[in-house]
Amino acid sequence: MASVIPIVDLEQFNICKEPEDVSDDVQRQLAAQIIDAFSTVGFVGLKNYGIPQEKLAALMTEAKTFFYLPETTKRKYPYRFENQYDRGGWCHLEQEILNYSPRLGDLKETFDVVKDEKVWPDDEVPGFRPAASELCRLCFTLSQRVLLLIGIGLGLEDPSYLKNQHSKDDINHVGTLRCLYYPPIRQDTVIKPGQTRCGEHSDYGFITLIFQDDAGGLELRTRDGEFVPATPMDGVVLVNVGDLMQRWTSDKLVSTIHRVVVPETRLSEERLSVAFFTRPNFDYVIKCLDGSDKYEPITSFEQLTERTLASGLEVHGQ
Ligand SMILES: O=C(O)CCC(=O)C(=O)O
Ligand SMILES: [Fe+2]
Repeated sequence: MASVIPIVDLEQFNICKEPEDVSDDVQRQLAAQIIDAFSTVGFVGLKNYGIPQEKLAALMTEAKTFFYLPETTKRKYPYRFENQYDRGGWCHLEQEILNYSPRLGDLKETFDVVKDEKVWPDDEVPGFRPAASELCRLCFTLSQRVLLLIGIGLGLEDPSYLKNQHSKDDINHVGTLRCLYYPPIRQDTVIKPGQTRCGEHSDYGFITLIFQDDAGGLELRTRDGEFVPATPMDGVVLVNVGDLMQRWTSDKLVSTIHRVVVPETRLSEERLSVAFFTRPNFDYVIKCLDGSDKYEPITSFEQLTERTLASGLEVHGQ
C-alpha cells in the first residue's frame, strides 16, 4: 500500500543552508507543505534534509553493539529519571508500556541520551558516545529548522518563536535521542494477545524525528481509525507532531497515534530505529497560541513527568 505520509524535499532549505541565503518564497512554499501534512496526517517525510546518512548508519551500528551485550552488562545502565537535568539510560524489554489497553509492556529495548549525558557505555561500546553525540547535534539543528518552518507556516509574528522555546542552552534538558531495538521474535517468545513491539501512543512533546531501518512495522492511525503502514523509504526521515504541539496550536496540527506491530512474516528479523524528541524548555508554560482556553496551561516538565509515569517508568526527585 502506498504510504499516506506526504514527502517534502528539503534540499533547498536543509540544515546545510543558512536561512538568510534562502528566498522567502522557497521558505513559504516548504512551510505550507509541512503545515498541510501536519494538519492532516500529523506526519511528514523529509528527504535531502542534510544529515549525512553515514552518521546515522554509524549510530545504528554502535547502538546494535550495545543492544547485543548480555543483559547483565546492560543492567549497568538502567533507565533513570532523576530530575530535569538527569535522565536517560537503558529500558529493558517490556519495561515501557505505551499501549492504553491492554496494559502490556512493549517488546522493545531503548537507550535514551540527552546532550550532556552523564552515563555512557564507554567501556563496552566506546564508539557509541561520539556517534550519539554527533547525531544529537544534527537532530537538534534539523528540529530547529522544522520548528522555524512551522512558525512561518502558521504565520506567527515572530516565525522563530516556537524554535526559540527549545533553546540551544537548554538542549540538555529538552532534546532526547532514543535508540530503539526490537529483538527478533523467537520460537520460544511468548507474545501475549494484544502485545506489540511499540504500543499505540501519541508522542508527548513538540515534534519527533524518526529514522527507521528497513524492517518495517511502524503504523499510524488515520482519522477514520484504520492503521496504515509508514513504509520505510531510503533517505527519508519521518517527522511527527507531538501532543504539546497539538495543544499549543489548539488542534490545528495533529498528534497522530502510531505503533510498531509484530511482523506477521520474517519474525526472526530485528528492527532498529532512532528517534529524536523535542519539547519546549522545561519551565515554559504551554498555552494555546490563539489565546483560546481549549487546553489548560501546563509546563513542559509537568507534562513530561505525567506522561513518563503513565508509561510505567519510574520518576524520582520531583
Ligand atoms: O520505532 C519506531 O519507528 C517508532 C518509535 C516511536 O514511536 C516512539 O519512540 O515514540
Ligand atoms: Fe512515537
